[in-house]
This record gives sequence, structure tokens and C-alpha cells, in this order.
Amino acid sequence: MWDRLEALRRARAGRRIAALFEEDPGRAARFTIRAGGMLLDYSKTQVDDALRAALIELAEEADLAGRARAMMSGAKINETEGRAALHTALRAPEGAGPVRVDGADVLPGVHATLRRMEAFAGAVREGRERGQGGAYTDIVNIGIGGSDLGPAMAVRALHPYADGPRCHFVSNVDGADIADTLAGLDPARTLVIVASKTFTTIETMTNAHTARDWMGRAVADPAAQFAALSTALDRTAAFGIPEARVFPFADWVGGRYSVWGPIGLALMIAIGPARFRDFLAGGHWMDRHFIEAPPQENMPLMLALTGLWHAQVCGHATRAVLPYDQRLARLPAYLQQLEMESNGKGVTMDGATPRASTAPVIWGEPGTNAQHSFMQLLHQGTQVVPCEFLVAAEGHEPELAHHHRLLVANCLAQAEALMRGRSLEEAREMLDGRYAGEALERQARHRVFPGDRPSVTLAYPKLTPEMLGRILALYEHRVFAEGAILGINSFDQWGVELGKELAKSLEPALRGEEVAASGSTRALAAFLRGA
Ligand SMILES: O=P(O)(O)OC[C@H]1O[C@H](O)[C@H](O)[C@@H](O)[C@@H]1O
Repeated sequence: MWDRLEALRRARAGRRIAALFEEDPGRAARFTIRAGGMLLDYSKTQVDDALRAALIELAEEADLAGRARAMMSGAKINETEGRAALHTALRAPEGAGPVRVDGADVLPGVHATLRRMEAFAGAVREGRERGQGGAYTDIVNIGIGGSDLGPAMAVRALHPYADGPRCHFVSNVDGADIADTLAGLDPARTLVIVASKTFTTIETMTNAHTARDWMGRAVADPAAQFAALSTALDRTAAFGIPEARVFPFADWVGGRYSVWGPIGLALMIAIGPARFRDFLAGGHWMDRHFIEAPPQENMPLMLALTGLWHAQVCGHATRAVLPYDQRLARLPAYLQQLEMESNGKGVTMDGATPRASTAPVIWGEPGTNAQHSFMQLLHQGTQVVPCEFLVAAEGHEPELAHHHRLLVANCLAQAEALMRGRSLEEAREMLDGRYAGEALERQARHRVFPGDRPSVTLAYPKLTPEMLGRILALYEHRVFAEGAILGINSFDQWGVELGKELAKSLEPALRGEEVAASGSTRALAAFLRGA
């Protein structure tokens, strides 16, 4: 199949995307999916009928539909860790299921924890659950990776719905992070949430101890103002967090898929339990869509296949995520973990070398800011970077509708410009009169845009809690589909371990002890300890 895709690529060399629209006036509609109020337009790519059919066949060959059902029904598809990958169960409504792991239905436990979270979040919001100096004004979530990026991104995304205490996020072991965050907070009115699936992550535990010391200097019982989100109840107890404020989850929730459960507690406190339920409903809607929609109308599938076409077949090594939605500023970082930690692998499930390259590098920033920084390279640089735009039809500032119109116009303009480009002839015409002869030729060359640069646009009505749920689950399933088709395990992350081990073994070097390391590392350590 990959050979056939390669042949299809060669056959399309030199064919311009813009020309496809001239040949087929119905193209936009035929390569757009409308579902759940959203519109996913992948028509500004080389995908055509034959290519789409071949890509769908690729998914069928990998039995993607079967693997998706296996994932959602609790099969231990994370083989290297012997675990299920059941984040979809976290957003399954009451009455759904059963979803069995080792014979037992996991949904009653999920819903019981959700109800406990709701009772706690409600009490914090209403001031019934209080700090030792009064009702909580601030929440500090201490976590890293999946225990930080999801809630941090979502709290920012849903700011217009955040009517609870202020939420802050501390992740880095760099003391600057916690120092800057705690400065100005009243410890007696701050709730600290320690979010860590394993409760062993060095950054999180270091920050948690620092926060407890900070709290201990101001209140009689610091542990009373701590909550924990974890799978490791022995460790949360050892830290001194009372059981009533520990919200557990199971090992079948991967860190980067965990915002839907206890790790989402800060989000729930910020926006309230009812809106958090809307967020879950949005995710669940996308789960049903992924399982039920036919391939051509299946948003995660077509997003995955377009991604595979660009990264694995065309060889474009990176993908830019460009939300024209300032509140999604942390989405690129969130998607970096989701996609690069899931699919940045060098071995297939059966231990072989992957047939194609694996995850592309994901990066991005919100528009329009990106236009004034790196988009130069996207338009005129020598490498092709497929772009993914996200944009809402409506903002949350009706009084600033003119801002929103400009925002949307810029988003559409970027995608159009990337595709259309500007030929040398057009550039010459543009400059004619200002320059002549050789100068005209030279100046014109600098104003050429090669064009034919592909992009996908996801448009949605408004960034509500439910819509954010749909968007995040869309990306989760896209990453799953890409991984399944590539034959890799998207749910482990062995690649993060070596650095952690070495950090432990190198720490003594910063106290002046001899360590086994390269000359470069030893010299750097000596410099950094001021020797
Ligand atoms: O939630 P924790 O156990 O503290 O883990 C936090 C993060 O660190 C790990 O190193 C992994 O790379 C991430 O997948 C995880 O989300």
C-alpha cells in the first residue's frame, strides 16, 4: 500500500492544488466534512478521489476500525506496559457500557470519582470547602507533562466560562516557576493540587514539598489545603494528603489523555461541574463519531490520513498548528505531547523498524501573531510545512466583532496565500513602473511565493466547553489512527526514561562529586557549579 501511495505521489508531482479547484467547482464541498457543528476542510491539499480511496484502504488494511473498537472496549492495546488505553471511558455518560478491564466494568468507578470531584469542586467554588484563612481565592495545580498541559491549556481556552477561584499552574523544576507563581498568593486561601499519575515525578514532588513548606509557614495544618490526583494512593497518603481529597484514577489513563478525569480537577473548579460535564459530552460525541461515521465523513480519520500523506508519503518533517484563537495559545504545546510522545517511536508493535517515518515535529503559535514571526518561512522558505488552522465563527466578545472579522479574514488569507502563491510574472507586473530591466527581475524574484503549500482548516461555531471537548478528542483519535496505521504503540513513552535516569546520576556532579560522564558534560557541570 505504501508503494501505491508513493506511486500516487509521483503521479501528482507538478500538479498544483489551486488547479484542482479550477477543474472541479465542487471540490471544496467534496473534501470537507461537516459534523457536530464543525467543518473540517482538507480540500487545500493534494488529496483527490483516488488518493482518498487509497488512504482509506491503508486504514482498512491496518484494521483501524477494529483497533478503535478494541481500544474503547478495554483491550490491553498498550502491550509494552500491559495496559488498556481507556481515556474514552472517562467521558462515557452514565448508563453507557459496560467497559470491562480484566472482567470488571470500570464505569461505575469512573462515575463515582466524577461525582466526588463534583462535590469537592462545588464546595470549593461555593466557599464551603475553605482554607484556614477563608474561602479559596486561588488554586495552584502542581504537575508536569500530561498532569499539567491538559488542564493548563483548557483553563486558558475556557476563560470566559471560568467563574471560580483563579487557577495557576506550576510544572518546571526550575524554582523560578513556583517562586513566581506563589509570590503574591495568600497561603491561607490557596488550595494546592498535586497532580501526578505516579506521584514519583521528581519535578512535581520537588514543587509539592516546596509548596507545603510555603504553606506550613502560614497555616497550622498545611496538608489540609492540599488535594492529590493520582493512581498511587500509598504515596499520596505518605505525603500526608487526607483520603477525602485524593481523587484516584487507574493505570489505563495515559498522562497525555488524562484531562477528562481527576487530572481535570482544576478545570472543573474553574468552570464548574456542569460545564465540565459539557466538556466530557463533547469528547464523548467525538468518540461516537469516530466509531460510527463512514470513512469519508470521519473527521479524526481524514485528519489522520491527510497527516500521513504529508508526513509519511510526501516526507514533510514538521506540521504547524495555528489556532486563530488566542485562548488556544497552549494547544500547540498540548498537541506536541499528544502526538510526539504518542507516535514519536522507532519500533513497531512487533519489534520491527517502521515502514515509514513516524510522528512529524508538531509546533505552532496562535495567529495572527505567527504571521509576524515565523510565517515568512512557511510562505517562502525552502521546506514545505503543512499547516493546520483552527478558527471559530464567533468570539466571546460581541462588542469586539470587528476584531473577530479581522482575525478570521487573516486566517483565511494565510491558507489561501499558502496555496495560491505568487508567480514571477505576477511579481514582475506588480513592480513594473517601480523598477526596470535587471533591477525589476531581481526585485521580482524576492517577491515570488512558490505556493502549493497544503493546509487543513478546522472551523467551529464558538470555543465552548463542549466544543473544546470535541476538538481535543478529535486530535486524540487522529493521533491514535496515525499510530495504528503505522503499527506503533501510541500509549507508551519509553523515550523519556533515559534522560530521567541520567539526571539522577548527574546530580552529584553539581555537588562536586566525580561522576561517569563525557568530558563535555563534566566540564559543563564544573562550570555550572561555579568551579
Ligand atoms: O503524572 P506523572 O506521573 O507525574 O507524569 C508526568 C509526565 O511525565 C512523564 O515523564 C511522561 O513523559 C508524561 O507522559 C507524563 O505525563
